[in-house]
Amino acid sequence: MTEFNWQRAVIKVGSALISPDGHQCSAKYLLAIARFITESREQGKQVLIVSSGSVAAGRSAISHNAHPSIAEKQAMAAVGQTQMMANWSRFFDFPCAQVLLTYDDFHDRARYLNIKNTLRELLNNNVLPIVNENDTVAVDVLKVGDNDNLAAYTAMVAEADTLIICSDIDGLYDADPRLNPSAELIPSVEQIDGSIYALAGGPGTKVGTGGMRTKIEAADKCSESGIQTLIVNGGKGEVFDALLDGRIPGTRFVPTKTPDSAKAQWLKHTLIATGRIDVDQGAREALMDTGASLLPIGIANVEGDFMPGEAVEICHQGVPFAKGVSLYSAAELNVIKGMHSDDFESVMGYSSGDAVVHRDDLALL
Ligand SMILES: Nc1ncnc2c1ncn2[C@@H]1O[C@H](COP(=O)(O)OP(=O)(O)O)[C@@H](O)[C@H]1O
Ligand SMILES: N[C@@H](CCC(=O)OP(=O)(O)O)C(=O)O
Repeated sequence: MTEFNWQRAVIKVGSALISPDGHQCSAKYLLAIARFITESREQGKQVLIVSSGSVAAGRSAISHNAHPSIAEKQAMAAVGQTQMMANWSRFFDFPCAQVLLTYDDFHDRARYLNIKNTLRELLNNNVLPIVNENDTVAVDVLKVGDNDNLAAYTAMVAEADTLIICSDIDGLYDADPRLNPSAELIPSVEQIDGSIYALAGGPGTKVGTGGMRTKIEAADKCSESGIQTLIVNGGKGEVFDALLDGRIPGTRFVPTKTPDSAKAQWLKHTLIATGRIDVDQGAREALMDTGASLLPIGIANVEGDFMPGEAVEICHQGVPFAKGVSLYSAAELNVIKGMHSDDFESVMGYSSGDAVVHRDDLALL
């Protein structure tokens, strides 16, 4: 069995585990998951939860027929979300944070940056982020559509190395086990192609939405970003004992890249630089030799008309040596360049943090 190594994980918990009876929150399956999270944190690892269950939890509060409308489901989610958060919170002695996101939040540069910065702050402060789709504002065309894909986007923005999808089934089988009792579990998937997608059927319960297909889509996205994905049975306590023991009890999707190489590739080749920042010799050395973030004090000159979240080339005497994501606009940098981080808040009236380009968002060329 492959050894399970990880440092930062997103744990996705499906509706079937939050609300096994389909109309209220239950603690039944969450205790083992919560214990896994607490013990992992005690070992110095970082965890985020992506939790479904708000629609199921709020179901009995909203009148509906057999097929609730979108508005009815959105109203159920609004009721159920607080119950779902309260249900999780009682398992932890540390604070939990509610984070509600939609698909378009991940595709808007400024919002993406804010999500990333918020999650980073929460993790730095040992708070447990609990993410769900913001069902009130999600509309069909913009909807992530299911929390499996939401969990993949969350893993990417949080720079997790692992996504653990907890479902009501042991992992990916070579056929839908509810329809085919002789289906066999696939312990490891090296390459996600059409033949893997062809194995997936729809959801197993009336509260689940995506079935196996959306789990494979999530694994596909993560794999490309260097993130390993596990599908495990979150309804079995022994699964979490195995994970704590460094064993993988379900299906593991092997990433096709390392997170560092995926990120470096994204920064160097995918992002298009829309501006240039020229830095002094001291800043160049700090970035090249000590792995520091770029601070405004080292900036000599700014070219271009970029906004926060856009990529910039970082140069010394006109020669590019790094590329990264600027947390400030060109206009802001023209005001704060050369200043101590302590001073620019008084000049601008606000601060988006000390770093202009955070080390995590910077690649040396
Ligand atoms: N090839 C397959 N392997 C395993 N499960 C499958 C497969 N195809 C379809 N399924 C179904 O997917 C279900 C899990 O998805 P879903 O009901 O959406 O759960 P969740 O609430 O955990 O997201 C399983 O219960 C199973 O019936
Ligand atoms: N935002 C919805 C997510 C529904 C959903 O994706 O459910 P699941 O397939 O069980 O993960 C909710 O909280 O009910």
